[in-house]
Amino acid sequence: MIEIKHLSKTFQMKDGAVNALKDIDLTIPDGSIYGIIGMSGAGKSTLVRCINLLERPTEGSVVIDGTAMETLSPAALRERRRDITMIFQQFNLLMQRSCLKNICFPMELAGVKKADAEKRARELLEMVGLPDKANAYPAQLSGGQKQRIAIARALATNPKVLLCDEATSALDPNTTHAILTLIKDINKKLGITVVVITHQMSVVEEICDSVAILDGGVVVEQGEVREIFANPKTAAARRLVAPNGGSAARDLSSFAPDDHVVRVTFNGSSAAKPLVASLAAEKGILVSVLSADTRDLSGQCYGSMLLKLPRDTEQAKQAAAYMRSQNGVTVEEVTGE
Ligand SMILES: Nc1ncnc2c1ncn2[C@@H]1O[C@H](COP(=O)(O)OP(=O)(O)OP(=O)(O)O)[C@@H](O)[C@H]1O
Repeated sequence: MIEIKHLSKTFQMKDGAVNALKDIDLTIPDGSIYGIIGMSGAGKSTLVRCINLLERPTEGSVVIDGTAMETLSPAALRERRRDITMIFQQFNLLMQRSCLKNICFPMELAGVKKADAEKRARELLEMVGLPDKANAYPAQLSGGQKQRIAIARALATNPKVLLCDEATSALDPNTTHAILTLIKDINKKLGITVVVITHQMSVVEEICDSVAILDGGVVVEQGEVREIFANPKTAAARRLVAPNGGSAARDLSSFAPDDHVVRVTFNGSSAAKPLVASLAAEKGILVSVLSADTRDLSGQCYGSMLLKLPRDTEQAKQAAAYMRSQNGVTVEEVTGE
């Protein structure tokens, strides 16, 4: 278990102090996939670097399996870091070494015999789906393949924790999906705790069990992904869950005063029953979708839509009543009435 206790990090700069992290309290359970999400500058990288003490906290403590990391001697810390490995957005592979030798590198540092290291490296190449790339060099690989090699290297020392710092941010959506699937498989198969640092809600959505939202160096919300999606309490969470939410509302002045425009919020309604289509099929009422920012999370729908209802008041009322009667749906009139 990783316990981050009252952790603060201040960088002293010539022109003043930067408070990158302020009084962070987080508990990351063993075997979980835990997301830490925030906008650029929120403090994500600083936090992840504090977890493995690449950065020393100014205050507070990082306790991993009962050991306060900041109390370890440099030698003990080096030893401990083999349990907490990391992958990065830019892969950080050694370009002059083959893939096999890249994966062997941390084992060399740990004093593992060459033959044993190579055997393990080949097993890891198999695990990440690149058994034929042992002798290839990083420059000969695609981004997704480079990240697979980086994952194999990170697993070489049998870590307990894998820290992923924007590990898929340089990859296209399909490759991102493939890498996230691999990380999820590794988490399941090996029971490794995974900490995912990202600015993309879609990444959290796809693999994380729990998430902490970081904003301005402070954890503003934390909990199960599903709960945060269902009920984002802070502006920072709402920005991440529905980045376009409300943007269409700013254009409302362009509608006629008798237009009926409603904001429909989905709070865990069934994604299997598309609302606009079922309104048309069951009631014969057609509405226009002005904007939509919804997500399907394990078959449940979250987010909001801006809908223009028919001009006919009776039909508009019927449409609103129909939508209100659905589970997990709230309807709010934004013009008309
Ligand atoms: N070594 C450093 N020296 C001074 N200030 C720093 C240092 N590292 C980070 N900061 C500052 O701390 C704050 C948080 O930065 P950090 O890189 O952790 O954010 P982030 O959420 O990872 O952002 P991004 O997604 O853009 O990488 C920023 O204001 C940044 O300028």
